[in-house]
Amino acid sequence: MQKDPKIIVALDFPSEEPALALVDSLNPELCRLKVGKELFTRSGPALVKSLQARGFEVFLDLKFHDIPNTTSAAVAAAADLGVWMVNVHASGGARMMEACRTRLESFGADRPLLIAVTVLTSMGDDDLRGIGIDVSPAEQVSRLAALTADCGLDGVVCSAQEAPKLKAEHGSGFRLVTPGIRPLTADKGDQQRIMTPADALRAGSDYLVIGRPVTQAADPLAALEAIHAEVAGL
Ligand SMILES: O=C(O)c1cc(=O)[nH]c(=O)n1[C@@H]1O[C@H](COP(=O)(O)O)[C@@H](O)[C@H]1O
Repeated sequence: MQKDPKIIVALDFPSEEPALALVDSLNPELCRLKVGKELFTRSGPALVKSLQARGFEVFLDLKFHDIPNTTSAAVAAAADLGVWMVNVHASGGARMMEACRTRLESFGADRPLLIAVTVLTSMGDDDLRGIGIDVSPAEQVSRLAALTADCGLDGVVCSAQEAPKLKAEHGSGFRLVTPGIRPLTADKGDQQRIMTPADALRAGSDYLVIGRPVTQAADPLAALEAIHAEVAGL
């Protein structure tokens, strides 16, 4: 396997059958896979094991957000599954994030990367105002990223638009995982804060989360290879 593929394909499928049909057309040297709420709720740990058995590393994207005791137990369950990355919502607060980080220490060097979601890439100014947050998405992302870094987590999920500022503030070791990636020819869909794959990496993204531009493509492997070629060498 290539040491550190930058592309994470989001397996947003309703069940195991179409997910595995797509996965069997992909190449683990070019990407990792993200399992989110819909697929995990249907197919659970067995599906994660099937993906790992096919040579793919898995980002378990369940965006945990609960009291510290519950959330830290959930990330430990993810670590038991042997996933590469797991995430929580930064808005769960410092005590929650610290409890998760501490709990994962017992898994040693093989522990999953622990990443916090800042402001969802589907949200803009109006959405934030609607939940009582009167600063821009970029300001709220900075604030939550600083809290995440203070808690010793490995990085954040953010939009690539915020990446230059966060890299400057937190350095290269703080991973930036960026959804809302759209090749120039792809539909924006429900995403608001978007960027092309190459621009996102130039902006400082470490990992590109890409769903529909690959999974809904007529030829998913060709779409993945085209994105891989676009970002090769960046
Ligand atoms: O945590 C995530 O992965 C995530 C955070 C975020 O702010 N925005 C976001 O789109 N995502 C996920 O990234 C994927 C994006 O998929 P596409 O919009 O189809 O490329 C989906 O699986 C989302 O759940």
